[in-house]
Amino acid sequence: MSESVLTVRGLVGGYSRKRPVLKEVDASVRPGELVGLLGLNGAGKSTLMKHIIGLLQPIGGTVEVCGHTLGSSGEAYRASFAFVPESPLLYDELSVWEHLEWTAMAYGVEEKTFRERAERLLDRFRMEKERTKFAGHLSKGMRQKVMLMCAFLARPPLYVIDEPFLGLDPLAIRALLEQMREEKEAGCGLIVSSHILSMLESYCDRYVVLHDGAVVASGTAEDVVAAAGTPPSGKVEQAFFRLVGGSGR
Ligand SMILES: Nc1ncnc2c1ncn2[C@@H]1O[C@H](COP(=O)(O)OP(=O)(O)OP(=O)(O)O)[C@@H](O)[C@H]1O
Repeated sequence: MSESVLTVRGLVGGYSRKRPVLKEVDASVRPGELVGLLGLNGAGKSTLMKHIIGLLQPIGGTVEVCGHTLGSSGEAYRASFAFVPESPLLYDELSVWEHLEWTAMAYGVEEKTFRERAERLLDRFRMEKERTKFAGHLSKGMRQKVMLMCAFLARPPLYVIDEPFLGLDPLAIRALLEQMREEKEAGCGLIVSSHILSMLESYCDRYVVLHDGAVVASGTAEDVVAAAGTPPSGKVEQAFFRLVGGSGR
């Protein structure tokens, strides 16, 4: 059994065997850790996430969630993570509350825990008034909040969250950051992609920086800064720009 909730080893992957997007990617997330997945548009962040959630099959290398691989123990693998995509995917004819109920059922969350967590999430994300509304009648940001609430309701060992900040208002961003901190404290691991590094910087324990499908730096803020050759006092943002070829070179 692996100690990490996510272990990606030598992952070669993408949409065609002839032209893989990901080139020998290594990454891991330990319990209680938030790992920031950084990269410019097209770097391969979403492709890596599609591999983690099992939408894409590795061309080479392995992906393990809580020590399970999709091939050997698919059910346990799928039950061990929750994924929040960049664009909300909801059932337009189901209400907010029904989405929460369905998620709780799918993940086997017990009734009392479900009610407590659901009420808390509705309150935190300021969605109490929307609980009976159909998803099809919600704003884009509200739809994003429903996706997030469903993920947090399940409280699995691993969260895979793609670009969560886009489309959220400042209060929702604060609620999300607070919720992520709570999940970490509960021992869950999170891998979160974002272009908005400043938002994540003070919450990340480690980083994986992707460029053209390859890991150009990984580890703590200090490791990333060192990999970029920026001054030790430098910020991750500056190091990131330098690593991916933007200003700072
Ligand atoms: N469905 C697809 N079929 C073929 N190629 C794809 C597909 N989706 C993405 N790609 C290619 O894979 C590469 C990585 O894309 P990916 O979506 O993983 O980047 P990203 O880092 O998530 O970017 P962004 O920040 O813009 O969301 C790009 O070159 C892209 O053109």
